[in-house]
Amino acid sequence: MERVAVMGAGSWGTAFAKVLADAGTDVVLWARRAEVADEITRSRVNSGYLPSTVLPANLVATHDPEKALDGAQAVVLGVPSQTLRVNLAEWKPLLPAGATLVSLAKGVELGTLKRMSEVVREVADVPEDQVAVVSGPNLAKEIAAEQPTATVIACTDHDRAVDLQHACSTSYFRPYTNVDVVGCELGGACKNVIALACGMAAGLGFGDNTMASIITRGLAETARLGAALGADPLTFAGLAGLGDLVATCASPLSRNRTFGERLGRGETVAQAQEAAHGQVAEGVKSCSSIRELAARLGVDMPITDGVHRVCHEGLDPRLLTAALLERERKAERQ
Ligand SMILES: NC(=O)C1=CN([C@@H]2O[C@H](COP(=O)(O)OP(=O)(O)OC[C@H]3O[C@@H](n4cnc5c(N)ncnc54)[C@H](O)[C@@H]3O)[C@@H](O)[C@H]2O)C=CC1
Ligand SMILES: O=C(CO)COP(=O)(O)O
Repeated sequence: MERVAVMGAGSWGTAFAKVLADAGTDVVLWARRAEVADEITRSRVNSGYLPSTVLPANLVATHDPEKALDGAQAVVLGVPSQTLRVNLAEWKPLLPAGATLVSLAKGVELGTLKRMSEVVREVADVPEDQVAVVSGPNLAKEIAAEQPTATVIACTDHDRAVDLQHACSTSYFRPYTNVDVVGCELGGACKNVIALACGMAAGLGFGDNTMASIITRGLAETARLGAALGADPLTFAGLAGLGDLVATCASPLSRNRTFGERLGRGETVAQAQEAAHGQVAEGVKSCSSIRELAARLGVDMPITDGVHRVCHEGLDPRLLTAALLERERKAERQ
């Protein structure tokens, strides 16, 4: 794989484009705003998202999707979950035939309740094995600073996953392959919601026992949803499950955890949104779609339900604690 297009120059799109370029792959990074592409071209910096990172010379930025997509063997989609459908529909006529379509987004679409790979397949009208996802403990700022981490490239076509693995392996970024796309995607989408709950707990002043309990029970409800959708249960013990959950729930760099912390300290959703300066906290929307998906499948997801009620029904986070602890007593594995 010699040439890759990365569509979306936010935190993760830009950091992942740098990883590809550092691995020796030629990368064209598409930015929605012309001034972002111009700044990268002029100074090799994307100051709005990764101000301390100098981007490599084999990473070219453009505001023109045609230029970005021309001749790409893989098209990496680095836009938010809830805009992916609209963005991809615009790019569809320009997609090179046979290119691997790679989703970086971690969410479940509102309304359709579809995972990102399902949205990509539907909009681009490509077979399942042409779509891959990247998911793991991948806080963009740490990766941009070349701190070591691992990730998962999931695709039902193992050979495509291996091609992509080669295209993004560096001294600080170690991708593993996995054929369980459903499990990897659910791990990435659900951990954002659980990180909101951890943030709320931190904002309320609770300590590590509380965090560990939320993380563990959050993983349990994620795995229940995964089982209902046919995921491999072991995926949730891997990088795209536990790995990403721990990183996001623990890190002050996580937008979801930070958003939750603000709510726990008593800020409103609108105030927390304003403080995010336009960056996505995907769990705020995905808590509703995941909750609806779980209800449709008869899966119990009490933490996700509680996060939805805080974010969208005005529940005070303090009352969420009581609501979770006062639930009917049960066996741990049920
Ligand atoms: N930031 C991170 O550390 C990681 C993020 N992700 C996931 O990657 C996806 C993208 O996240 P980030 O890059 O962090 O978000 P971001 O908020 O930093 O950037 C989002 C990008 O999408 C663009 N965008 C926003 N609305 C748009 C629209 N309507 N149409 C087209 N483009 C639009 C923005 O201009 C920006 O370039 C999310 O699903 C996130 O969960 C996954 C792993 C790590
Ligand atoms: O997905 C991420 C880390 O793997 C980033 O998490 P946030 O979107 O909460 O910043």
